[in-house]
Amino acid sequence: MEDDKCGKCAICGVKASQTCSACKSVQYCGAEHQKKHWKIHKLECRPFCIARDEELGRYLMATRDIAANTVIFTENPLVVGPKWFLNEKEEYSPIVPCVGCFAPCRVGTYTCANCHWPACSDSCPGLENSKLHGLECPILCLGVRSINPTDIKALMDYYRTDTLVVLKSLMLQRKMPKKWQELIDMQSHENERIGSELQKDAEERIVSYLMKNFLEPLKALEVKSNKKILEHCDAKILHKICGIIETNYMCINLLNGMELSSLFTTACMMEHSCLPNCYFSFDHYNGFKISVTAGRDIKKGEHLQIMYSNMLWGTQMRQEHLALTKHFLCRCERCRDPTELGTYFSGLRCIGPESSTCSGIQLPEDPLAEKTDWVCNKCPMRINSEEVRYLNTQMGEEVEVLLASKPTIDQIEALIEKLSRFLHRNHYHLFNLKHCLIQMYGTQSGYLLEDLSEKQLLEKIKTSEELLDVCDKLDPHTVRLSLYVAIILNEMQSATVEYNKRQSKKSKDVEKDKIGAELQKASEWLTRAKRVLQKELDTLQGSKLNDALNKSIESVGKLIAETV
Ligand SMILES: C[S@@+](CC[C@H](N)C(=O)[O-])C[C@H]1O[C@@H](n2cnc3c(N)ncnc32)[C@H](O)[C@@H]1O
Repeated sequence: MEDDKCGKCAICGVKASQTCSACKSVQYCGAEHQKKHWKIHKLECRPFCIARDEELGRYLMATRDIAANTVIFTENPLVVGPKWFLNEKEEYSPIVPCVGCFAPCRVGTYTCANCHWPACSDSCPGLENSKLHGLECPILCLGVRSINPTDIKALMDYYRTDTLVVLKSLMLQRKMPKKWQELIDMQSHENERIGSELQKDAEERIVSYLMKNFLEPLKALEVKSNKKILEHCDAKILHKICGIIETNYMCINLLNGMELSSLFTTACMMEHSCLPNCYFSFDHYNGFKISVTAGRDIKKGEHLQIMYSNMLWGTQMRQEHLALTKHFLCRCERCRDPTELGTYFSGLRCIGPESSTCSGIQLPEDPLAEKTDWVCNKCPMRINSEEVRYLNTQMGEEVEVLLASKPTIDQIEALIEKLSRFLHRNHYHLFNLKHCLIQMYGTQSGYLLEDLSEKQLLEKIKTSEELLDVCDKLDPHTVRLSLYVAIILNEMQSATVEYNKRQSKKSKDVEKDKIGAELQKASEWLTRAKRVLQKELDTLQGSKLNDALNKSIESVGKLIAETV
């Protein structure tokens, strides 16, 4: 207990002299009343408090030391709905999330009996659930009802599931006023959004659609019945909600491949860092409750941080994404360091002045400045940030198009060779390609592990080690890159095991120790892969890889027993 002269005792209301030392949010007149209050307070006594500052707004701060892997808090979503921003392919896909349970379903088959929006079956339990479809079903009933079920294009144009999370948020005001208040208190950046591309997009995609199809009919109904149904239901509030979602939403990846967008009152207060100290997962069987866990030891006074952007993008790209969607400039240790923690993750090979070549690397002079020059560490050559942006965009598109086209090993290697002329070997575009390549060597037809030459196996191990080194520098406690790291470790072990199996067949007894030590190393990589993958078991890829790791652990264990 710590002394605190302000506040009132939570039990008797008299002037308090002490504060709960764990959470600092409740006061007592003395030890007796604190003990009495514990039954209630233990449910809300958390190792952090909500703090506020001018630049960050609200944030969460540890009020005591928190050990790595401690679950810091859990919380139910304020709102959860289908993915709110679709890519081009998803926009034209006839497979949409069921409005009741979000399982994939085909438009034009089953529907909700009341509003006729697509469902996985007409008896999906989510259709009746007041926290799920029950929230928006009454208002969807105000929309048109007569679309030819065989006209898939018309059905898709009308059943815009990407707007549902906005509508669900709006409907909180009617059924859950406390939650509505929590939602409306969230950061929306509504002023910064005025006139922006984001706002134009929200207007076209969401606001005008919801106004025309549901909110204008609702207003007409209100006039007709002379009864107010929704206090706040104009375009302005819809834009504010779009800003709140854009700033705060969290993705939930379902095991069936669908993605949801969700908002959480407390979890959404965590600030961003490119070196986050927390990670989170969702309970898919319990209303998508979030668990926020310490990714490393956290000291009292540290802010609780997650990452809003992609750890495997270079600083320029992360900064642009954060500025555009979240309206701030990240100043974390990685963003301030031109080498990005010694990885050279954005490094460009210097082409040198016209008459000579240079082996230097170009990095941003001031990585926090939008328009910084990129300077060579060996010669006076410099290029401006626009040129770098252009180069990275062109190369990024080339990588993306190739990877989306089910490429062959030869095609990936050709692109790696081409881009390596311009980029540092750890550059994020090359990282992406190499991460795919190590998984293809050993699994593609004609390149199964047993087909690979020893040289290819050693090359796979070396590339994997380089990728792991980058991951360990960018994310020293594997808070965010668990899946990538587990994949790399698995590839390293499979190539190492195959290589050493071959050595064992041809080696004399003297080499047995060396082979045994290599297999032991492979076993340790598998153990690490299993450990880091714990954070990803709620994802499809994570659970599949976990099964593969279990099999490998067993077979490598047997091999070690046979070898020693
Ligand atoms: C998800 S919200 C976090 C909660 C928010 N601070 C609030 O008051 O509700 C994201 C917003 O918080 C602020 N923010 C988060 N991390 C930040 C950081 N590292 N630096 C500056 N601002 C940050 C930005 O305004 C950002 O758009």
